[in-house]
Amino acid sequence: MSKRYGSVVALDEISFEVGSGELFGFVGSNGAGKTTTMRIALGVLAADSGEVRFAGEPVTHDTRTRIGYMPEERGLYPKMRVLDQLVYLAELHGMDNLRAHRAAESWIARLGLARRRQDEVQKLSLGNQQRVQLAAALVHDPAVLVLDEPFSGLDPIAVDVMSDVLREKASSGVPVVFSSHQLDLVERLCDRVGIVQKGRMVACGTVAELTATGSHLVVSAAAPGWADTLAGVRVVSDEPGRTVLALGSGVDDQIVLAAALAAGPVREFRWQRPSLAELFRNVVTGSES
Ligand SMILES: Nc1ncnc2c1ncn2[C@@H]1O[C@H](COP(=O)(O)OP(=O)(O)OP(=O)(O)O)[C@@H](O)[C@H]1O
Repeated sequence: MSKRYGSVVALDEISFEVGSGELFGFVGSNGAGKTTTMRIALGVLAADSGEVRFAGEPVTHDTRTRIGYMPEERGLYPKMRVLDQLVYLAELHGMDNLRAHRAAESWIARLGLARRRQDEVQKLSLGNQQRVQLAAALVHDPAVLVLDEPFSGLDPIAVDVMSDVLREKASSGVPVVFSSHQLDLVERLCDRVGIVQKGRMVACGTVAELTATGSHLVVSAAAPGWADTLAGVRVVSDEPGRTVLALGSGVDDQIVLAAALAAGPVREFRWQRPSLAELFRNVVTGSES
């Protein structure tokens, strides 16, 4: 899909897929285009070109009612009570009153809101409002979940509750897409990750796939400088007793090990993958240059 706001290119032929039962982390710098993508998926905004498909078919009004959405700007009625609000939203999505009540009560219990069910939403703490917002996205038993920064502002317990619910929904076969700036969390939670930069998908895959290249060799060995003259090897950092190396393609790590042993005893020799946060910095900096 592509989308402009006047002269601002928000999406530049972005394309990605999320499979059934997949938890997909959508990450990118501020202004990269995540919210715009999600709004288009929900039909709140129209793309200039391209389309969103669900199960191979272009998304229609009917299929949109089967998406559970947590908008970035949140979307609750501040003066409505928690239970009434969830029942109302479930009914809007086509549930009868009895089913709507059951679903609302069940999510209220599951998300730890039982003592707040008769409170007006505006009287809840921000974190609890967010739990209600999650309940609102889930109450109609959606076939797809699209959540814009669901973890922002949550305390660690609420983060665990949110993570468990998202994992549970994914394992029941629902495709789950969420955006987040908390990359450690995305790394822990997601089956696949997409990194968007300036409206383009610049990297997409499992965390293992994305971090496979860019791995470093960590060697705890004797004298500093022992690796300086090795062919095809770049010294990333060299602290006393711990050297981090980047190996060029085709360089045999056993030759590096032999060189380290020749310089003295080796206590540690291992490959270390970059974290998602490191990868993100590399990808984003790389795509800017
Ligand atoms: N209504 C709008 N009018 C004009 N420009 C907009 C509008 N909404 C978004 N943009 C611009 O489109 C680009 C993409 O914004 P978008 O909100 O999709 O990014 P994002 O990845 O969700 O950012 P963040 O992480 O900060 O929420 C940005 O340059 C933004 O300034």
